[in-house]
Amino acid sequence: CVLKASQKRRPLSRLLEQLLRNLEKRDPHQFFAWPVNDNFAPNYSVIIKRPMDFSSIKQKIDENEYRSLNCFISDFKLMCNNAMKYNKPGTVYHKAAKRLLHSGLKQLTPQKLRPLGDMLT
Ligand SMILES: COc1ccc(OC)c(-c2cc(C(C)=O)n3cccnc23)c1
Repeated sequence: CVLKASQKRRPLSRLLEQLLRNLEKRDPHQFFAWPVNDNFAPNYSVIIKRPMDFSSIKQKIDENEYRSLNCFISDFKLMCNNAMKYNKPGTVYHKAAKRLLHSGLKQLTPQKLRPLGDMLT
């Protein structure tokens, strides 16, 4: 069937959605799936000025807020670095963030992305 204009996904959005799914798989406990709640993380909104999580990244993709892949990668790094700032080293969240950041960035190297680049043309 012919996709209506509203259903057409921009090439960048399709690429970012695919990358996001790949990154979400690396968060099995879903610690990064939703915004961190101050009720479970005392003073979180005081300490972390720019919260970020996978659901917010998804929303930004859907609203075409990312103008480039680098902006997407910056939000992914922000999300992980927030967790490493708020949670002390050795905690389950700090370790999960460090692991997610490193394994995720390995998927975002030019070598890994070049084959996907064709999706943008
Ligand atoms: C234990 O189950 C959950 C479920 C969802 C969470 O965040 C969306 C978190 C969570 C995630 C985080 C992070 C990412 O800093 N966190 C910090 C302190 C207390 N809880 C959390 C934990």
